[in-house]
Amino acid sequence: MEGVDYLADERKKAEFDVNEMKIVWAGSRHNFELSDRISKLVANDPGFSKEGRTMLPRKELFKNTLRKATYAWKRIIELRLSEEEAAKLRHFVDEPAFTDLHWGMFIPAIKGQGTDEQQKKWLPLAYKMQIIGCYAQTELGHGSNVQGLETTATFDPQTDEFVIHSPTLTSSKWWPGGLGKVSTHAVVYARLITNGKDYGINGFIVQLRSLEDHKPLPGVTVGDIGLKFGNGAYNTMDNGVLRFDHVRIPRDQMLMRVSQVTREGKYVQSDVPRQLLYGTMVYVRQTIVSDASNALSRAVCIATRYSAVRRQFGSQNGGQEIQVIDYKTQQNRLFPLLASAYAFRFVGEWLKWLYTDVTQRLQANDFSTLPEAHACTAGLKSLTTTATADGIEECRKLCGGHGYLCSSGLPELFAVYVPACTYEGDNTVLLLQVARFLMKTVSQLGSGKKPVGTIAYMGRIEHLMQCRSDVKQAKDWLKPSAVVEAFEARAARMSVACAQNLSKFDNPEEGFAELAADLAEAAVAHCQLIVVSKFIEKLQQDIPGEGVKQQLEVLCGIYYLFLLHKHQGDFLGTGYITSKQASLANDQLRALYSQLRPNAISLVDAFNYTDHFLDSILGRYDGNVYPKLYEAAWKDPLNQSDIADGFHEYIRPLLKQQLRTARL
Ligand SMILES: CC/C=C\C/C=C\C/C=C\C/C=C\CC/C=C/C(=O)SCCNC(=O)CCNC(=O)[C@H](O)C(C)(C)COP(=O)(O)OP(=O)(O)OC[C@H]1O[C@@H](n2cnc3c(N)ncnc32)[C@H](O)[C@@H]1OP(=O)(O)O
Ligand SMILES: Cc1cc2nc3c(=O)[nH]c(=O)nc-3n(C[C@H](O)[C@H](O)[C@H](O)COP(=O)(O)OP(=O)(O)OC[C@H]3O[C@@H](n4cnc5c(N)ncnc54)[C@H](O)[C@@H]3O)c2cc1C
Repeated sequence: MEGVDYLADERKKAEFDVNEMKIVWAGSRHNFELSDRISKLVANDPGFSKEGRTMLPRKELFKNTLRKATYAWKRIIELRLSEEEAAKLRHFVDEPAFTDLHWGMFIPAIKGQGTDEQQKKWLPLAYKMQIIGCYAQTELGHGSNVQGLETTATFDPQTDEFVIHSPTLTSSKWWPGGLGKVSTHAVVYARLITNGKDYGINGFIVQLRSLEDHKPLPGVTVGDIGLKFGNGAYNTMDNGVLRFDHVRIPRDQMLMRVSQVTREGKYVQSDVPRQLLYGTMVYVRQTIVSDASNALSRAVCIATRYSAVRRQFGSQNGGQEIQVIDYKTQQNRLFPLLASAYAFRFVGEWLKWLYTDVTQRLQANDFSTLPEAHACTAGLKSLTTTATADGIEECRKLCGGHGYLCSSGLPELFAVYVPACTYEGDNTVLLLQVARFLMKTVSQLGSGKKPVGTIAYMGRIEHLMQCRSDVKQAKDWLKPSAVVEAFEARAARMSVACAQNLSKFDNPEEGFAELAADLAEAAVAHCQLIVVSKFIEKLQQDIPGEGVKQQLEVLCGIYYLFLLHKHQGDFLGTGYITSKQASLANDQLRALYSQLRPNAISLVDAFNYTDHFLDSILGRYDGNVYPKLYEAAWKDPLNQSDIADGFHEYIRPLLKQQLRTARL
């Protein structure tokens, strides 16, 4: 029945102020009001309808995305939206498009690596979308190993130009989003060669297509790389292939903040670190961490609402069956994901702060926090995207068979999200960057250099190597100090064990390669410590609203106790806890599930998602799942007629043949 709230009883059980939690989730009242207003604006505009998009063939799907992205731009101009509002609108339109890369990477690359003059020339064009850009770094043969890229940019002093060239098949640019069919320009990463010397990778602004008729310019071969995972999903994006045959660009299209080439062809290195060339990746990794909580919370919202609607077993005397959310196994799979969504939200907020801080420092020529910012963005990107992709898939399974239907919203969400484990740095490769940072930190411990920020705990290494947990009863695991020390001791001990093993190798690089799996695990332990610490720090803030802080405490407890349970081997193996203390942690975890249960629906309501954004029958706000599933089935093109296309060609002859055989 329309208008009935099937989850109303669940909502009545809430022990906290949902409206205040909405503000905590959004980060501030301003953010809440912004998201609320823009998400409703998008939901109520038929131009942004999602109807039938998973059914469209690729060409129509892509054209539909072009229409939506252009319509979004039209609305942004008509409504005179600010940059912040426009970004929110693109977010709620909820369809990967070339504009993500234009705003998310092309513009930031010019801002971060261009000189003031270059920014003045290119940014106004990009802001008005008079040019459309992408980020062309990865090649067919090289993605993770950026130093191994093969595209060349050779300076020609005769004409004051760079010649951009793809010398081999493997040097073809491969993957850049927005490149395949849309971008007029790209920031291309190529080996800078001048006076016969190779100075390594640098960024160059290269025009690819005519601004008149959109044809590829002479010397440019460009196209789409083909269908990707999932139906619909990321296929709205034109990930592209690009080759250059001696394409000439003016010298001043080399992005020159980090290094320059003079009119005479002399290479000049600025006094900023070369790693700033990788700055766009640091920026995007930070945004990906913030985005992880969006994707995970969305899946969790669907699975939680459906778990309250779905009933299986246990009816007595014709009464109702049990809601599947009441099974402890369901809670043990679902509630840690709900807690993770909140944990990633808060660590994302903190990472944004860290990124802003490092950016301000860089502007003042203070490069001291760059290695930590790189390690944090790389590590947290890896941790949160892995957990989110796995979490979305778990939510699909939590919804049983119906989760496998596209109308649950979960298959598409997974297919769109899962490449986040690969793009902006393969998650294992990124963990190994964190491990390098940790090994460097451990090796410098005796040098008098005091570890600060997220590795400050290493400064207490002597204590952390020998301390033991003092937990005696289950509720002791609720003490923040007991938890932080447990995660610090585990991370420190795993890093130190790796460093000790590394020291047994004559060649450190050989040792690093041999011990890579252990190093990646040490990196995970360090990153989990960051997430746990930031959640606990968040709870030390003043959090208004009846019962809000208490609910966050429950979620925080579930987050760290679930990790402790899952990684028990680390905590026991490093000798910080006993098996009895591990078992007490599990008892406490179960108790927290019971505390969370009555609040589960309201905790996902606090995400404030519209039904349009969720795009899921199972996750509907009103819980009216079955009639809507039934209705949706009849909309499938297969059900447009009772007799299937192909009946006369295939089924009928088959039946006839069987009839003949039966008569024989
Ligand atoms: C577009 C987004 C819009 C909105 C976002 C919102 C939500 C997100 C949703 C969707 C996202 C949409 C689309 C995604 C688009 C995807 C784009 C891409 O994938 S672009 C390509 C990204 N490529 C990579 O990430 C490649 C991964 N490889 C690397 O980063 C590096 O090469 C690697 C770190 C692996 C290098 O290793 P190595 O060869 O060992 O190091 P190198 O010699 O190069 O460096 C030595 C030195 O530098 C330090 N360092 C490395 N990287 C950085 C860095 N980024 N910043 C600072 N410092 C760095 C390294 O630690 C080492 O330091 P030391 O000498 O040891 O001190
Ligand atoms: C949807 C999508 C969008 C993308 N968008 C863009 C874009 O806009 N612009 C752009 O330039 N690029 C883009 N990319 C490319 C992306 O950045 C790369 O695919 C990514 O950096 C991984 O590199 P790779 O493909 O070379 O993986 P590989 O490095 O080949 O990884 C293959 C395997 O090898 C392992 N491996 C590699 N090196 C090591 C090592 N040192 N130690 C241990 N294991 C290792 C990895 O863990 C992985 O298991 C996109 C990719 C995808 C999937």
